[in-house]
Amino acid sequence: MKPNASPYLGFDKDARGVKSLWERFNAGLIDTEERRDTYQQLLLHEWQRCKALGVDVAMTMGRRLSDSEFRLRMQAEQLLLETAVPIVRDVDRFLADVPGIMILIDRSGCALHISGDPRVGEFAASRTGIVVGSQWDEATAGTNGIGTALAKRQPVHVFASEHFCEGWQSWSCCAAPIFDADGHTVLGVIDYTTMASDFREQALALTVSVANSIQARMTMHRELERSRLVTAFSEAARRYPFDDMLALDHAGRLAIHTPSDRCRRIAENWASGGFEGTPAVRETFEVTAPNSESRIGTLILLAKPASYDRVFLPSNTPSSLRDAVEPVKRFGHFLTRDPDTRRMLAELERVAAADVNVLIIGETGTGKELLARQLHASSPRRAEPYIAVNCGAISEDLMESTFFGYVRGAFSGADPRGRAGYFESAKGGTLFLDEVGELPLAMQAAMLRVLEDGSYQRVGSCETQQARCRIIAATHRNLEQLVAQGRFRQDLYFRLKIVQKSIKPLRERPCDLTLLIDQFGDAMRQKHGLPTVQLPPDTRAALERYRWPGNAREVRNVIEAAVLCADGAIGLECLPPEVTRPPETSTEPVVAGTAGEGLAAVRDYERQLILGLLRKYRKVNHVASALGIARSTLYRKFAELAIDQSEFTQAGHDERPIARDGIH
Ligand SMILES: Nc1ncnc2c1ncn2[C@@H]1O[C@H](COP(=O)(O)OP(=O)(O)OP(=O)(O)O)[C@@H](O)[C@H]1O
Repeated sequence: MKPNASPYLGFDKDARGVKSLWERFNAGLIDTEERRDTYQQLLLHEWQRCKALGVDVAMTMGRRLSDSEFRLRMQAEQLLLETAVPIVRDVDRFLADVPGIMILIDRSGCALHISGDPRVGEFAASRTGIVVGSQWDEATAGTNGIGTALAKRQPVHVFASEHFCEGWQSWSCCAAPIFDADGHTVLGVIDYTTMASDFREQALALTVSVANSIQARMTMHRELERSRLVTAFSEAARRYPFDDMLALDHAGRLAIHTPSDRCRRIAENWASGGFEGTPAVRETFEVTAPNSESRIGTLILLAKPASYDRVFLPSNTPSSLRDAVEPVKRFGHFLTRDPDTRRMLAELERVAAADVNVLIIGETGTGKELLARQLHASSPRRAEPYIAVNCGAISEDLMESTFFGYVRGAFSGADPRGRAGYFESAKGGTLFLDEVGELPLAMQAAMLRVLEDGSYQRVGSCETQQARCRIIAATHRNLEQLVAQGRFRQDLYFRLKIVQKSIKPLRERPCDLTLLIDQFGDAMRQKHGLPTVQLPPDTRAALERYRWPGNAREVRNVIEAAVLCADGAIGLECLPPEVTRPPETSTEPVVAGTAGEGLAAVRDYERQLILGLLRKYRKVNHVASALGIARSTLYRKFAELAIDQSEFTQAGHDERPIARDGIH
């Protein structure tokens, strides 16, 4: 491997070194202290991911779809086949003497068409099961040209022992993704496979060039499709002259709409996903290509705009346009409509059962702990303890004893009976290390030892204990940057991120905002036993316009306070000033706010909310019950937010703060 070359694209592959790395990886002999170059780290990361996905390293034959499944794939990908196969055949004529095969794969990783040298084709089919209808995505077949190009969305060259499964290691696979006209959506992959000994340096360039040609021709087809969609839309508009109608293209993007105010508003908000109410769908029509089943798009006829004032009532919700194009995905209590986040949840669902460490990255309030809990609840350890620890909240002196426990007499001031640490308490279950980026370096070294072989000692004892818990870690920090600055151990980082997932902040998935507003509105209404609370359009619009630096947690807090303040309907006065401030005068940064800014905004809002309730009720008990929290928690909030409650409460009432020890 050339220094600094991209590990996916290089040709000088260190085949022998990789084979030895692969063997040590599979024998569980990888030494985390060993220095490795980026290429080796990347391969290890790839293989760890495949292991976490449960891919069988000893697999020798590709998985084949049933005939009916394959028929459905072929039907769905007719346009891709019609476009790509003639191009592939053209290229084939120039490769007559080259011992290799060219494979066209769909977006799911299924081989649709294979051409090239028939001897290589037969050999590949009998030795590895590379036949039409076989499945090569990474979750099925591990690191391989096709699956890795799909997963990485870039051209790749996977050579010999770089393959995760030993069965594919005599082969060399160059593959390039085919993108749709939007330059983003992956439609499929072109792969050129040879025996490793027959590999030619031009193979990767060849796949990129074939993929580009297919892409260019697909773009022309899309133009044609668009004009067919416009024709279908005009015909439907003649049949329904008094109705509002939208046309979505094959990928669910809004392509055309009736020139009414309502449709214009929907179109303006379509890209950002912020709707003023959710228009109800009356009917949908599929538009297909002539003489084929290939779907060009969908026409959506909207119901008459009778009443769009949404209420916080989940029942009787009409089938919504949104649901038609962006279904809601749930992972426990975590909800999303965002396509990337839906994909992430589906991956987490699969990873939940595998006993591997998971690292969750995301700004404050994005739902990291919610996902960690659900990973535990979906794992075979669900009946065992789940222990969540905020690493940033433990003082450095007490770190070791808190995590590993101590024996009696270990240090002055300790519990005379000794105490179990978090690793012991989480035995058999899951230990959630929240804010793992805050661990001091000394503790990182101790933590690494436990993650490597499970062994640790209680403070003051020489007896070795075995940790038997799964680790899920989370942080809002950029750990790679901390590693580069020497503030976080790289070996620990690699141990933690066997599977790593990032949660997008709410501002990058605006379609989730409406969902969360309704979800929290309903939950808070039920929590406080309130009847229906209406959300007028101007209040909803203000909520949807705001950038939410504190993410889902901030939405929940604002909605809770608003539901409590509402008198039948949530007026704008029930929202905090920064939410109702017009966007042009907003002090909120337009792009990403940092987690620190987010926290400051949340704290500021919490302070305003508590002050408002103190003014209203003048009794700590009442404020605590209005917020649905314990009195002790409220006293802690007073201290944290520098609120002097005595200014508001009358003397003589039972408003004495409870002893500090009682605060939790
Ligand atoms: N997608 C979601 N769907 C429903 N509720 C959510 C979602 N995301 C977050 N929440 C809710 O938002 C609140 C904050 O979530 P959580 O505590 O998991 O965030 P976090 O990222 O762990 O925050 P921190 O970094 O501050 O620890 C919780 O009440 C959680 O239930």
